[in-house]
Amino acid sequence: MTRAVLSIGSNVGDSLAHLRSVVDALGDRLVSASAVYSSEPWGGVEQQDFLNAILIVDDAARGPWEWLDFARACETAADRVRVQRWGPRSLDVDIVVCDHVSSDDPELLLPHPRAHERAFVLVPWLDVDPAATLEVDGTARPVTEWLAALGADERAGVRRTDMTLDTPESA
Ligand SMILES: Nc1ncnc2c1ncn2[C@@H]1O[C@H](COP(=O)(O)O)[C@@H](O)[C@H]1O
Ligand SMILES: Nc1nc2c(c(=O)[nH]1)N=C(COP(=O)(O)OP(=O)(O)O)CN2
Repeated sequence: MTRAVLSIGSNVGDSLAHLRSVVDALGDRLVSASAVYSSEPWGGVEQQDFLNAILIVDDAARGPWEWLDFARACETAADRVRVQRWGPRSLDVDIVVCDHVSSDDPELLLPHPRAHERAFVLVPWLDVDPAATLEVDGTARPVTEWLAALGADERAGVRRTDMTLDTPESA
């Protein structure tokens, strides 16, 4: 079993459709999906708000590198163009954690080194796994604690919407 937590986000084009395209590509490898959240841009670049969600995925045949290939393929299919770090994008798929794998390869950092700083990751993650824990610099803490450590403004910038990731294919 290889279980991973994917963070998906978009603020260019039909963002909901871009997020749903990941759900369609996963098929029965999707275990659960959070609600869709609207979130203020993280990282200091002035741009439109994002739509964000978290997916729990599972596939015995895929390890972390295969999940990275999957992430890149989804981004390419959404015509993702890399212009500016932390800037606008049609689709971003990040691997937050994959089983208990640690990696310091810059091409695949696990757990994702900035996940604990991002309410747009932590809030939807708690939707699908309220008991989730996240290791940062060797210290595992509940995601609830990482979230509490963020500023109130940061948390308030992530708002649940009534959009869902359900698609005809995923029904
Ligand atoms: N955990 C990771 N998930 C996705 N991409 C990762 C991870 N660790 C390193 N990377 C590398 O980051 C860039 C892509 O960055 P984005 O702007 O988030 O698309 C790529 O080189 C990945 O190999
Ligand atoms: N609210 C919000 N802000 C964002 C979002 C996002 O999805 N939602 N993605 C970003 C892109 O970050 P990226 O994945 O390129 O950064 P990383 O390489 O540090 O993960 C930058 N800022």
